[in-house]
Amino acid sequence: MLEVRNLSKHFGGIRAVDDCTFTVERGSITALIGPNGAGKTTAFNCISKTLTPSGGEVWLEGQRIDALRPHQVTRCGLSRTFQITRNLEDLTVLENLVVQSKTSGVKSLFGPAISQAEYDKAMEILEFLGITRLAYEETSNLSYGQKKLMDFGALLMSDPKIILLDEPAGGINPRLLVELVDRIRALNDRGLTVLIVEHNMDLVMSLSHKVVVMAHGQVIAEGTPEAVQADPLVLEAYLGGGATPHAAELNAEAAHA
Ligand SMILES: Nc1ncnc2c1ncn2[C@@H]1O[C@H](COP(=O)(O)OP(=O)(O)OP(=O)(O)O)[C@@H](O)[C@H]1O
Repeated sequence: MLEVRNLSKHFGGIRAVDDCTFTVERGSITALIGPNGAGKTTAFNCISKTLTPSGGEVWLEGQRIDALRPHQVTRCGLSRTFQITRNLEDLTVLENLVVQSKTSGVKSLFGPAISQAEYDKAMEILEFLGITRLAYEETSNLSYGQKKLMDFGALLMSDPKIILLDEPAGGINPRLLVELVDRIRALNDRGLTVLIVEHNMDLVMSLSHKVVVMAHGQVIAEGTPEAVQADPLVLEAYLGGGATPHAAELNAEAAHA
């Protein structure tokens, strides 16, 4: 569904992403992992066109998207979240969902405040996320985790075919995390394709069908969670080699990196 071909992004002499090639199969949950500074977020930014790649191609369902503008990429069916929540603190949760979908190019910024269709859709998404009670809450009153859930909801307003989640588990409490994971699985069951960058290895290994591992800007391994955990190159990248492979160790290392 998503094909990343020989993608590169250089910042001066730094090859943040260096000739990366990988695919995300339709209907899958694919995780992009790697130690700090591996180039995961830069790759995400290039795929969603938040950054312009230095080279390579990105294809979505047979259409080349790396020359498009970010809102055009969204229109093609690819939406993403960011590590740091991006919302308007003075607006309510409901308003944020609608405004964020407008600014992502789904609708004109100059239309009526909130149409009935937008209201219905936003409420449906909030219900799906289990946060209908927060619809009229000012965003500034939300916890960090609730803001992340709201961002997740905003992402769904554009009816994406594939979503890119940048560290969804980061900074949210375990109870909300369970809910978030449950919602990601439910969306995937409905056919939504998911690409996720995440440091929580237990989450990655339990949620993903496929894992792509980056280090130093390059893809060093790709396969099932089990295969990747047993790959010596992956252990080398995380641990400097020589340790027994399992998620808890990768997780502890990622937390300390
Ligand atoms: N705007 C930038 N200017 C210069 N260097 C950058 C820029 N953005 C990222 N880098 C560098 O590119 C490399 C890859 O960074 P990136 O944030 O993509 O890694 P990451 O795998 O997402 O790391 P983390 O897990 O810590 O978020 C790092 O060396 C980083 O310092």
